[in-house]
Amino acid sequence: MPAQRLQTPDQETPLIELRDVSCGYAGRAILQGVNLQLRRGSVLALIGTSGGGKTTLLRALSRQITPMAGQALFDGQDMAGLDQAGLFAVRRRMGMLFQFGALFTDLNVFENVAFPLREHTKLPESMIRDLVLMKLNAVGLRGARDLMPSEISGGMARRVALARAIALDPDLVLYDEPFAGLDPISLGVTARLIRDLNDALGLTSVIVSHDLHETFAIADHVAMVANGRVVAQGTPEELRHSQDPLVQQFVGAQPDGPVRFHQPAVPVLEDFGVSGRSA
Ligand SMILES: Nc1ncnc2c1ncn2[C@@H]1O[C@H](COP(=O)(O)OP(=O)(O)OP(=O)(O)O)[C@@H](O)[C@H]1O
Repeated sequence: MPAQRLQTPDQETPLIELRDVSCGYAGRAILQGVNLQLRRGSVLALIGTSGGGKTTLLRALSRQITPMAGQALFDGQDMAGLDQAGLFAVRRRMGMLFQFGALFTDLNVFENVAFPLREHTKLPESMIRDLVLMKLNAVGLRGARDLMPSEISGGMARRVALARAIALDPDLVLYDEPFAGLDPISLGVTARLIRDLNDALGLTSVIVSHDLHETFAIADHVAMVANGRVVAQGTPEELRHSQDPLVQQFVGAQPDGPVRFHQPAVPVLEDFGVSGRSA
């Protein structure tokens, strides 16, 4: 019998790849023709105008919604072909931190982080304890294990949510607005932590955020979503120097540009009943 060769993951294969993906809800496409590759070990930031489709793209990446056209691949495998068990297995490799990273208010910090381990594994209590304390240590909160969510600050709560998102040692972590509502110091700490955890634990991360300064500081790659498409992608530096007027307006935080400040309307003089001639 020929010797079996061990299958090693191909590090060159992107962890996630979208090929010409269109996606949306109830038959209505929100995004079209999206091509995106997510390199292992990298941090991708999704930026763009409100309602432009960043969260929708995050859902397509994690197969919470199925593409209407094109392919979404995880580890080289088209997720459309996965049965229930296959999808479950893929999801277990993804950690998620959604807006505000809400904690269970009736569970203490330790139990919040232990929750996914208890839900998804049958590990003995001693191992759950070690894993939870390791994750809490990684976010600097091993000493806060017995506190209730009402007893910790917003920034600490976000770090607990982060520890919970990585409790199952995922390959990919998805963050939807991880900085929302944080003061500038906690925001900086959380951003740095996301990058450090990514590198120390060999994760791959996707961050949806409006905080361009912090996001650009920690991302390897940025994709800007607007008008139903990924209109630009590249390194933070490339986006900063983009000549695209839409990217310039967004990254430069200019109030007017291709995205108009005013909704289209009849001329202002007409609305106020002024004819333009002196009375
Ligand atoms: N579950 C849903 N069902 C139907 N339409 C949805 C759903 N979720 C989002 N949408 C629509 O999809 C569009 C894109 O929304 P999405 O939340 O992806 O944008 P976003 O860029 O993340 O916005 P924001 O920055 O404001 O969070 C919006 O028009 C929204 O109304």
